[in-house]
Amino acid sequence: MRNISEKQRIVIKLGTSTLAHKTGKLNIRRMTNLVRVISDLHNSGREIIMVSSGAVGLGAGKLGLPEKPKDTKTKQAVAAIGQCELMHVYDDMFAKYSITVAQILLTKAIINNPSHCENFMNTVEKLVNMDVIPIVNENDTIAIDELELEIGENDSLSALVAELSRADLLLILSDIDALYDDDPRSNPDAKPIPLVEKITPEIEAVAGGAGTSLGTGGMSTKITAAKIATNAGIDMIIMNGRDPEKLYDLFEDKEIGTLFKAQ
Ligand SMILES: Nc1ncnc2c1ncn2[C@@H]1O[C@H](COP(=O)(O)OP(=O)(O)O)[C@@H](O)[C@H]1O
Ligand SMILES: N[C@@H](CCC(=O)OP(=O)(O)O)C(=O)O
Repeated sequence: MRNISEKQRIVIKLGTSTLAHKTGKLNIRRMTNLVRVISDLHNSGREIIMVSSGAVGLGAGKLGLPEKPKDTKTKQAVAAIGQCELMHVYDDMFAKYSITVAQILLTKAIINNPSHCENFMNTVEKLVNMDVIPIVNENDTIAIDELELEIGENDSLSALVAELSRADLLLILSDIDALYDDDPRSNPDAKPIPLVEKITPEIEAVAGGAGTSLGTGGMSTKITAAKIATNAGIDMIIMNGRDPEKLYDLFEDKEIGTLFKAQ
């Protein structure tokens, strides 16, 4: 029996493929449903911290670009446009439920600098105590393609945020139901793995790259995230963000997605 119902402070990570269509434009139905269910979880007394991707994807969608840009300067500019759009959407959608959101943009250098990192932790704590939902992303305009600054993908970032904010659970919403024993896009016989007690080399070996041109890290960065979270004593779930109602099932301890057990 799972004990997800007991989790109080939850970091929820949303990937680009969950919040946008392949065009890069907002998936309005999905986002409307997600914000409604997350608002309900928040109203039930849980502390929610979000890590949201989407700056580059939504920026590209807003500009009508056929795909995410590849060159650094365009990516940085597009991220600046998309981040603004992303927060506008969240601010607007959560306002319907009288919930205030706040934006925090991080880089690797901020996390690695003890005093900057403490500022981040204090701000998250204060916002959560104010009943506000912090929404974190990487500061792509500053960090993209900068070795010293860039984490590069939000799966690991969400695990670091979970660790720094002392979360009880990291919930990664993806475009796939679970970790499978092979990439289900290339192997239709792949089977879901409901529980990972320990991240072994065999588990690492089954995780492949991104499934769509919108996604960044694929399953391998989710395994990296799982290592960070579980080593910090935090359970992690990977589940599909396609059907937000399933979040209710998850918090009723039903077996949804893959649970990586805290070590
Ligand atoms: N073993 C695996 N189990 C599940 N998905 C896998 C696996 N290996 C690779 N993948 C791919 O990882 C993708 C999810 O990651 P990604 O494309 O980055 O999406 P998101 O941005 O929504 O997290 C899946 O759609 C799938 O194609
Ligand atoms: N920080 C980037 C997203 C990076 C990332 O990991 O993307 P995704 O695989 O969609 O979660 C952005 O906001 O576009």
